[in-house]
Amino acid sequence: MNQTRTRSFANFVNTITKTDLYSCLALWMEESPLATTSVCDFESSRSSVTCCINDQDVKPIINEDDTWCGVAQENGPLRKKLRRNNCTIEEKDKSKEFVDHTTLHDETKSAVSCHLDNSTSTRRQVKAGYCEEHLAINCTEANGVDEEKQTSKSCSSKLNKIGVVMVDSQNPDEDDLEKVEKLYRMSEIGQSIYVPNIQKTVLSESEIKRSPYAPTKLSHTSILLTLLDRYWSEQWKSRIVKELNWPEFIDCKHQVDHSIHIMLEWIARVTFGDLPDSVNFYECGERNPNSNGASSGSSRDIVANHEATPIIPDPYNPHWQELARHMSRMANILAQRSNDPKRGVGAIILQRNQVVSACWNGYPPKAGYGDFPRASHIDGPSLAKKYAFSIHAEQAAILGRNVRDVSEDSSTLFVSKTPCDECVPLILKAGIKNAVFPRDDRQRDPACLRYALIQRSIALGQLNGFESRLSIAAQKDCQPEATAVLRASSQLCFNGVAKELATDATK
Ligand SMILES: O=c1ccn([C@H]2C[C@H](O)[C@@H](COP(=O)(O)O)O2)c(=O)[nH]1
Repeated sequence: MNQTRTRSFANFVNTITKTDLYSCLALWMEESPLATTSVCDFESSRSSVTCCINDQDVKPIINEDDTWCGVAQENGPLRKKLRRNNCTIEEKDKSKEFVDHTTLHDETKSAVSCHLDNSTSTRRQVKAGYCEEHLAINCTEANGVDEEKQTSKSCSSKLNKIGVVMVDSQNPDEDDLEKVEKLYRMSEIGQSIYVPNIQKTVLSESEIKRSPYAPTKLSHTSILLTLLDRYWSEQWKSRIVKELNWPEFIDCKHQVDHSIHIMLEWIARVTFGDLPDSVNFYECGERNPNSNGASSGSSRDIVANHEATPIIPDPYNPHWQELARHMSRMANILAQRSNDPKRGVGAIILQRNQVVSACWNGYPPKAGYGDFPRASHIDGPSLAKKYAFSIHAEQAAILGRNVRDVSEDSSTLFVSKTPCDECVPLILKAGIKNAVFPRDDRQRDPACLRYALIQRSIALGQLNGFESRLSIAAQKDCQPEATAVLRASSQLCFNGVAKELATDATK
């Protein structure tokens, strides 16, 4: 590719909007292995996944079973909307544990927790609070209990009601509280309907920031059909007008149809297309037996979805493999929002089965437009700015986490790129115990970032590391670049995985 072409990408690459990104994340969390079984079993749906989104505009968002927690002005719009929507508002005693989550600086605001009215819809509580507005998509109908107990994937909860719930960060200020109010005004409770609007250019340019493991032949078609079937069925379309009280849908059906297709295609590409099912996760490094650092992920028979039992990373546990694929794909989704036109990186911190942070690499909040050129590799002087001013995905995730302590045994960073030498000390300092990443052993320009520390930290037992790799059989479908990376990594990889891969290859 010639230089002019690359530079023009650097200048004009289109990025998914934040609202669309959140919509996609909301949907993606519905697919979470931590969410699916609980969704189908109403009684156990209280073990819902807790999620947050953290970035410059939106403060952490958390959903706890069917309870929403947040801060609302005494007679503010949120309270009114909650009342209008039959939510029972329960005042929380500020001195009690709730304050741990929600620090209240302003006496006119108080903590509330709201039980959604389940009598009208048993499905109104939702798992993932990512979306600012309603999505006009839904899953297959789940009217009766029997139907709800169908296979786990076919009865996901209704996405047309996506709750946005805020739990304050640990250093909130007035601005935060205002943002939360704003968020609520735009939320489900505001009764708005959001139609995603991912541009076709965003869809095609999603390729540019793809993971180095992306196979050339995209294998996302079947997942696209599955997503369409699950969230955008003919049956649901016929009910939209009534269920969403949206008469205008008739007139814009074609357009909405198109938008939803593009959104689902984008999700399918970025998730399954870039990280196919043939990717597995392998533990790296022999741990120093004398180390008293990171603990071993040895809880092999841990069952997913059990709220009280956090899943500890363990490559031998198929539930964890599934979870790791899910979270890594979610990191790929986040990476697409990066400011870096060539290298999107997404990072998630999961602790106790809860996403406590989710971010991407980019320029700092309040960066003046043009101060930080969206440089590409070949952009000469601006490249210096790219490295000097980018906040890495891991750094953003650590800074923006919504819990202070991320040092529990289950704390896991899922990142879509090998953590660099700038990030590793921060990961260690934050106390994160596990890191899951794709190995990337390409030779680099010495002026660029370095990637030596992660392996050292793993070898020293300071961190448990888990690398994602395509199976040998799947490598033949990879891009040449990715194949080279994989070959290199299988030669270099730790603790016998190379042998295992070599055995696979000879079969
Ligand atoms: O651990 C890391 C390493 C890098 N990043 C970000 C920072 C830059 O935007 C790009 C650099 O990647 P290149 O492959 O050198 O272009 O990736 C990160 O977020 N985390």
